[in-house]
Amino acid sequence: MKTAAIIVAAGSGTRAGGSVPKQFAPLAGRPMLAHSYAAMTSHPGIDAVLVVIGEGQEELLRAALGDVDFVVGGASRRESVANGLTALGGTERVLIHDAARPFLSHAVIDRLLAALETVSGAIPGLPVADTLVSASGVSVSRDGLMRVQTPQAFRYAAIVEAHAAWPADREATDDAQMLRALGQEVMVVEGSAMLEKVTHPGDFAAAEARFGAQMRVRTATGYDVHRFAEGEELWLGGVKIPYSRGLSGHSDADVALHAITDALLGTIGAGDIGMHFPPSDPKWRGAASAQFLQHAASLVAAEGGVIDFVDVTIICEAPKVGPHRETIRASIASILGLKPSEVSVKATTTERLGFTGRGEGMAAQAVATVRVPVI
Ligand SMILES: Nc1ccn([C@@H]2O[C@H](COP(=O)(O)OP(=O)(O)OP(=O)(O)O)[C@@H](O)[C@H]2O)c(=O)n1
Ligand SMILES: C[C@](O)(CO)[C@H](O)COP(=O)(O)O
Repeated sequence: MKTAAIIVAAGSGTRAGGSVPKQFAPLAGRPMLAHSYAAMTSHPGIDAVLVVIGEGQEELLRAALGDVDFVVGGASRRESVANGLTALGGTERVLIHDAARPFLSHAVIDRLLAALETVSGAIPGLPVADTLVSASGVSVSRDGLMRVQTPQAFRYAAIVEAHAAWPADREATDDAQMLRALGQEVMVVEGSAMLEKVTHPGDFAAAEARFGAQMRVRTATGYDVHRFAEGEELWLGGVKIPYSRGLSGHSDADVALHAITDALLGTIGAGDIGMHFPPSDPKWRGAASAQFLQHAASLVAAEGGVIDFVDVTIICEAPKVGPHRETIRASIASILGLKPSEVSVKATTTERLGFTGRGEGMAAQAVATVRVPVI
């Protein structure tokens, strides 16, 4: 069954304040919106993801996610969702999610999609733990009350009908209530404390703390070797190094980037560079290795991971790496979207021992440290 996701990110974040609307503000190492976008795009059951942004937020979106599918929303959340539903054109199931709820797990998505097997609408909810009282001081029973979260999952045709039937002059605080207004059942599945909405300035610190608690550090190594050859260019860390010889290989033979690529792939158990870019495939002949590294980084991001640090040691007798160290460091940082201080480049000789000592080739070894969510 075809399933799409809409992430509504068209709000102005007035209550949260800040220099940019909260969904574009940094949270746990990247823009808030990027977290739920990665969770949606990496879920095997979701075929398409559409982001709804506010007018004039195109640049913020591009900076946060690059070129992704989007549509402009409306003055209220309800109108933004309606614009998203219209832009989708058609699908069988749709998940509607607030960008302001960043830490979405695949487990919640799985529960929602399973519920849609039997009902037209499903929402995540958590029981109310606090005592409730009205503004005038009247106690309200919390029995049977739930705090409702997003994503909210629907049969597409049903939620489109519900939006169309809802009076234009009335606001709805979520989409499920519109489906209930048509007399349809909405199932509540178990929500997640990680899905709390970021609404006020203090919520950012609380969200950072929750994120820290759900992330696990993973470290992995990578190693690569290439042979020196006459008439080849020498590429190290995405930088062309002036030298009498270069490294030979199927791609540009950038031994440093290959080692880092393998280290990153290792952090998520995604095999090695040869598996993703086989030397037998002519399309990688002479390819710039930056694209291999970017691919590995995008796989880490798709798992909701954050790259914390990358360290590479280049092993050769010559040329001297020291004069190029900072350029190489800046280049690797730029390929990975990191700060130069999050990248380390070192070099060593092997005291004229072995193949590197004899100047037959160059080696590189790398260590990558990432944080990935436990989902
Ligand atoms: N016109 C709107 C208003 C809200 N939203 C989105 O709906 C979600 C929930 O809304 P809320 O947390 O209230 O966000 P804001 O409206 O931005 O916050 P505020 O009310 O403080 O301005 C957010 O992801 C927000 O971007 C939207 O897409 N279009
Ligand atoms: C949709 C929602 O997140 C469900 O709890 C919530 O109602 C959004 O409310 P807001 O006032 O638009 O933040």
